[in-house]
Amino acid sequence: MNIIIAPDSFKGSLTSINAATVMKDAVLSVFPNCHVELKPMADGGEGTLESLLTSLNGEKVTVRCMGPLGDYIQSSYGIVKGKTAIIEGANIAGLPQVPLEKRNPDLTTSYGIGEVLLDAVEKGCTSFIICLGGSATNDGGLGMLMALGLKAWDENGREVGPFGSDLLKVAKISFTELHQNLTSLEFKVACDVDNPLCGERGASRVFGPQKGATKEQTIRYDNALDKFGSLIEAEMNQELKEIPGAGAAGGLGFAFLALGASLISGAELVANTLNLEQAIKEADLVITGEGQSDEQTLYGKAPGFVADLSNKYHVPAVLISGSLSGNIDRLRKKFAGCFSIINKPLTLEECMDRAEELLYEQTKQVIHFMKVIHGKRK
Ligand SMILES: O=C(O)[C@H](O)CO
Repeated sequence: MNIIIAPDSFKGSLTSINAATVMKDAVLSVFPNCHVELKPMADGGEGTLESLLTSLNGEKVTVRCMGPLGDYIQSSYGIVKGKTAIIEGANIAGLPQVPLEKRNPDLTTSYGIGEVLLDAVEKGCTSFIICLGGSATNDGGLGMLMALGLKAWDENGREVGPFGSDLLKVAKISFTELHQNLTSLEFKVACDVDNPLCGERGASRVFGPQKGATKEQTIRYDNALDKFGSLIEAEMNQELKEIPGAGAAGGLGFAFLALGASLISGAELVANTLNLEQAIKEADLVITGEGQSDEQTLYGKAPGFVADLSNKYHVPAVLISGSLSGNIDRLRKKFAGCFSIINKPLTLEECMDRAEELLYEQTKQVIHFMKVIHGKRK
């Protein structure tokens, strides 16, 4: 039996490497002689920098930059072979940096991402892998673009700032003071989702609520992103809002398109660096998982991508996640089985504290069940 274990991180409790190791221990406790290969995944969101730096042998650089709430924080990015910078948005303006009670798209900014980018340019980097997902912002990349020199004004001609609340006021923009070197840089933007900028599947309506947006705010931000998007499209003389991934990280995908970036699937980028497809081709079973699975899992998140690859080679993929919600029937179309690690009523805090033990037990249960079925078939 050859088993590939390719989970994403269980955000806030286990990194993808931790989760994969726990799953492996559980598998080996049932099938001590099977061959298990670990492929810790990421999809552009939290953990992608770590995963890429490990597989590409890069160096970590610490940097001071503006955090999502406007105060200065210590963050980090990666440099590979002296010229490619890997910048993870979630590590600079991500949900982990904003406590639940402070989550509000009005109060957050992606400004720090632009500052980190400039730091890498100063250090001689000319190509960039930008990882998007797990952001705390819904500013359409206004903050990031402002750090690079974009200017924006409200309808009374007053210059606006870099926060979400400023995006709501933008009536005019100018790229004339944009940092000179930007045109010669190459950007690959790894997105965790393939959503467009606006509309039903857009950044604000789908991902706004996890950033603290009320229903009313999601509608206001959807309209504001549409307007901001049109201003940028007019400057660029290009249609960008509908491009898959434009809605990643509160519209940062779109802002990078305005800098001439190409958007790619974050899961695909990580999978390619890990040679995942080849490993899956030769596997009997694939196990994946993440902190919380719902329909967003199908929009390009790591477990959905792992399932697509497994289905391509008719290898069953099992999903074991912290929790399952939404339309689980849609998940079941991709996965041979979907399981939550929660085995009795527990608070979110208890689940996160006990994630390792719960993941071990549920993985063991699933594998044990498979062993019984396998034995009966023989
Ligand atoms: O950051 C976000 O908004 C989501 O993870 C989608 O990219």
